[in-house]
Amino acid sequence: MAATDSSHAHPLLQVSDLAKRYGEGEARSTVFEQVSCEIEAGEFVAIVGDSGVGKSTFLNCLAGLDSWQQGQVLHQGVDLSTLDEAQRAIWRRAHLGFVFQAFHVLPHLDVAQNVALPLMLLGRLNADGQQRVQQVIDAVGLQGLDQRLPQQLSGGQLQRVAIARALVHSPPLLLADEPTGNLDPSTAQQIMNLLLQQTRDRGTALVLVTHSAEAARRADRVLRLTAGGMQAETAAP
Ligand SMILES: Nc1ncnc2c1ncn2[C@@H]1O[C@H](COP(=O)(O)OP(=O)(O)OP(=O)(O)O)[C@@H](O)[C@H]1O
Repeated sequence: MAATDSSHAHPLLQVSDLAKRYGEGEARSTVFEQVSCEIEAGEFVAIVGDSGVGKSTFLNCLAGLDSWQQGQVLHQGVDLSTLDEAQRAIWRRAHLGFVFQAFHVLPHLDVAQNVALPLMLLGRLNADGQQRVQQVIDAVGLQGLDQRLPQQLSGGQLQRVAIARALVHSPPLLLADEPTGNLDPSTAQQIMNLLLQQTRDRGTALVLVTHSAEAARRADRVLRLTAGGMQAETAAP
């Protein structure tokens, strides 16, 4: 019976034969090609690879923030290349959370306003939405700091704001690009713990780009991006 249930017909994310190139003719350079992978709902997958191999570019392709020259990115069966710019923006709002190394918290909005932003853009900032904002702020350990401006927060606190904002609308997928790269080792560990706990609690799939072997070790699977494709990394002995 389960095989006929359409909600299980597609993986959460399916990437087939993706290629990213810059330039034309003689000047053409390939960042990566023949990249394929699947991510299931609720999975935590770490993506590792040499510096400059295109990990951030790949993550941006998954979010439909960057374009590609060949292949497909399907989210629950929806082919991102069939959506125009405006449709992608609307799709992104509903289906994704994104956390960056440089936090990307809006400087003129306070903590609660930053966290509320996705719900506001989705037209869901009603009484339930406001309550949800408060719950998420508490869940990431920022209780009492709702009205602080970003300039009054530490790096670790700023990343907590970014995580709360990425999860407030309960997206099925969270993309994180080196989210602990700007933090000291002890804060980085706290933020990784928080990211994992919050995504696991909600059944959110997490795709994490990282240079940290320690962070990658905690993933369900580790994938290595190379210029010629994506390979499953086997666990160290
Ligand atoms: N406009 C462009 N023209 C040509 N090449 C470009 C352009 N923009 C980016 N690149 C190249 O794309 C590659 C991928 O960059 P990206 O930042 O995605 O790599 P990364 O694996 O995330 O690197 P890091 O681990 O150092 O953050 C780089 O080698 C970069 O030089």
